[in-house]
Amino acid sequence: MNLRALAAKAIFDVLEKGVSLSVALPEQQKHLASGKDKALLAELCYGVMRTLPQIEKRTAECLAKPLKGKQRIIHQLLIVGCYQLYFTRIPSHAAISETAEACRQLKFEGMVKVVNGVLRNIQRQLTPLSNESETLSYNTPGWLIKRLKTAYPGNWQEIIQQSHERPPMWLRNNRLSQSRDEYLAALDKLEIDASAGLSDDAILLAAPKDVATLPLFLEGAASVQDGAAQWAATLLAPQANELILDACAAPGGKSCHLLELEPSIKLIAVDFDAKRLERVQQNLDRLSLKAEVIHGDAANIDSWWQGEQFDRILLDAPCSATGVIRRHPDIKWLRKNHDIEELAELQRQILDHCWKWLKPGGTLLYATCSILPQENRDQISAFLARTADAKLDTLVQQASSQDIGWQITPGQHNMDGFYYARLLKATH
Ligand SMILES: C[S@@+](CC[C@H](N)C(=O)[O-])C[C@H]1O[C@@H](n2cnc3c(N)ncnc32)[C@H](O)[C@@H]1O
Repeated sequence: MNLRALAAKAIFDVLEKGVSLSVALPEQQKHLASGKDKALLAELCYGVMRTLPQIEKRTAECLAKPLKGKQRIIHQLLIVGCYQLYFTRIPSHAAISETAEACRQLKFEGMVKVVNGVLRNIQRQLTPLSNESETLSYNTPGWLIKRLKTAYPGNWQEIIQQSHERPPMWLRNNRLSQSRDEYLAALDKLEIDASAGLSDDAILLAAPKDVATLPLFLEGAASVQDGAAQWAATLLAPQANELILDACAAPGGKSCHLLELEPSIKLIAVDFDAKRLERVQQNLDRLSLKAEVIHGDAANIDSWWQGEQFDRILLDAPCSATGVIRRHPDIKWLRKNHDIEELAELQRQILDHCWKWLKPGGTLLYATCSILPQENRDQISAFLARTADAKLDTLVQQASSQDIGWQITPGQHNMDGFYYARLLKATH
């Protein structure tokens, strides 16, 4: 099927059905044979998600009346067309004719003229895109702008701008296979430009690469993981032979890193989502690592665990993912304002319950890929206020010792937005 038609279908699934782009896109990529076409399809879908309000507004200006009901797919197709004209180097005649052909293939023969007409109109007048409201000028929903302004009065615009940059590709060197310096040397030999990141195993690639072209990737010499996410295992600091719970483990990136750091630990990797849990096992297998993988609820550990309390717990909590919008721009449209309070309540329940399962003297690392204080700083300060045997361990990475935890904002040291708080349980 025509690539623009596939793009319209993937975007339809995200915007009309609430499916995440990381699920909707591969479904459509299956229909394409070449890597180049798959990459173009991804570029169109990601680009539309980044710039949605502006291109929807521009398209609406050229349409006599909004497309509703069954015709919504043609609405999505038109915004794919508009995105090509404004943001890609695809020659406009090719963008228009391919998009019109997609309309035919989507079985809307009667609308080919409309698609042609709207896109020709846009092409004739590539007027500056509207910035008459904040949502339009920042291509971000108003509720999120409002929350960011409150949380980051001095740098909210920079955070939004960073959330629209194309993210770099990070690798995690598998220290059980070779040292980071050895892996950097192997990359250099293949003329792959890379540098060491701040945490011990992190490697930043100068440009994204197909993993199959990386040295011994398929054999487990390295994994793809953002630099910020790589701090989790380091900050939890697993020690020999400890019993450790990864309470929200899927797809397993941090579980694997914990085992690479300390292979003698007994790791229990749990997740609520059975489908995502399959990926934990796949990741463990690729790296030849062993963990007990359990399908269970981190807010009800008693129902699946009869063993002793844990020495350390990693709680990488379900969150708004507002720190990773640069990787998943569809988050801007899938998340709703009221989700934040609902997520904060879920995080509170999981945190309180996991705490009961931590040994006296144990360590719990709370992590999110959110940049909103309700899920991070406020969550942890409320926890500390209600939990007598909990103490916050100051992290050297924090900007100030007065901060509650370590908030990383998107783009800081090239990393995703992330939050960490290390909590210590009293020994009595
Ligand atoms: C941020 S992701 C975890 C990423 C993972 N730690 C990694 O590094 O690959 C959050 C996970 O929490 C899981 N989750 C949500 N609610 C849960 C619950 N009540 N119990 C266990 N897992 C839960 C989700 O299915 C999701 O996989």
